[in-house]
Amino acid sequence: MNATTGNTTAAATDTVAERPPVFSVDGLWKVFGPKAARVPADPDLAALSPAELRSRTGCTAAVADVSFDVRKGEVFVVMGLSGSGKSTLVRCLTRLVEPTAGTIAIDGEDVRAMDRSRLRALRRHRAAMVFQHFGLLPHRTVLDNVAYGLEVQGVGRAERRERAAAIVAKVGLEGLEQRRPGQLSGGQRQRVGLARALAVDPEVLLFDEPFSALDPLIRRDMQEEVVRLHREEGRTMVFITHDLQEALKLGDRIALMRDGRVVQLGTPEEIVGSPADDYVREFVRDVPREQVLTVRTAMRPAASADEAGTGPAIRPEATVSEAIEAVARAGSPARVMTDGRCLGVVDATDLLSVVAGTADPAAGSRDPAAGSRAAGAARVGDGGPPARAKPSVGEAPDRRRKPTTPPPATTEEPV
Ligand SMILES: Nc1ncnc2c1ncn2[C@@H]1O[C@H](COP(=O)(O)OP(=O)(O)OP(=O)(O)O)[C@@H](O)[C@H]1O
Repeated sequence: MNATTGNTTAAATDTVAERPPVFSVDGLWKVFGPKAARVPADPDLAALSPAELRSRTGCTAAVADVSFDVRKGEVFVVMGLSGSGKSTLVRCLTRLVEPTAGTIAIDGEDVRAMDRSRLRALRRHRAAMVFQHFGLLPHRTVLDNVAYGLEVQGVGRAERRERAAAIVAKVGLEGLEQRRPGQLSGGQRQRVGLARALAVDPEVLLFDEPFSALDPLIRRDMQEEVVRLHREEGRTMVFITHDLQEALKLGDRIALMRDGRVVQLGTPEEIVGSPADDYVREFVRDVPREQVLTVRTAMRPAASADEAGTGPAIRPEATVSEAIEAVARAGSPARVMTDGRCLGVVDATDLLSVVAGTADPAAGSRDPAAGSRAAGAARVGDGGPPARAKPSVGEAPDRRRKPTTPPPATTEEPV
């Protein structure tokens, strides 16, 4: 989870970044149409726009030269508008759609080389899919629907009912075990779908727009459920959505797709704070920056030992919005603290420059912890003072103050 939800710290995200990949995808293509394999093999065809490719070959490149890793324990969101290739990409991971070119590995094992029985095991035990349309068995009870995956695995009746009952309780469906899907609300049905995927204890959960048919309140409930499950279990998740808010809320990292290609891959903060191109910039234009960007973006060195030693303490992964509240309450700059160390300070003007979009997040933080982030991350500190806001036309003179000698260490717990 990201800083927006406050469930996992940025430090934890950095730990995730160091973990081995579960899925490794390299140069993946899925082309629909006649003689599809010639498209990735021919650089001229591979470089065509979707419209040109269609008119010249009759083919559609639903996934075009995509590479990424899904790391253990992360929520990896695949986001993009309708038709951008999200479903095709995620279905390729378990070969529900057969890729045209490229490599896919799960825990180092070549997925494209798997025979039918390895593939079946992959889909049943290792990477379970939660679908938008639930895929529930209408004549079975909730409990039996959840136990179904275990039945397919050959788990005995008593054990599967016991395990299914525990999962049903975990997703908040206690008391509804004997109902049939037709007697449930949409949100409850989606919980059954989720429980069924969880029951087989897969290494990765793949969600194909699971909540898009739900009304907004139930949808928020289900998002919270995913956040909770992830927090409690740390399970690796790949989550497809076309909803930017959902992506920002759930994703540790987001792959933003357009016309089959990944146009940017990064944390929510990187996508909102440092859009890779005009398309991404337009996509995130209306996002409230203060709820996504962290104080790392806004902080500057303390101007004096006094400034480094007083004022409210906040975590480096606190959002700008949280810092605004802390600064407003205290009436003084806040200190960005980690492990008793003051990394920098933020005052009202620093924070407002983020809200106004005049701060440059890519240039903002020199916190070394940010260095292990994904592509497009804030740059690693070089020990110098942060090059903070890019001055914009009419901006007030540079308010940066000279950094002090190392600030006094404190053992205070940041808020
Ligand atoms: N079986 C198919 N045959 C031909 N073209 C296909 C097929 N499946 C998908 N496509 C095309 O591939 C492209 C990507 O489709 P895909 O369903 O992966 O997109 P998506 O981002 O998941 O869209 P949505 O959000 O609407 O589900 C689209 O242009 C689609 O028309």
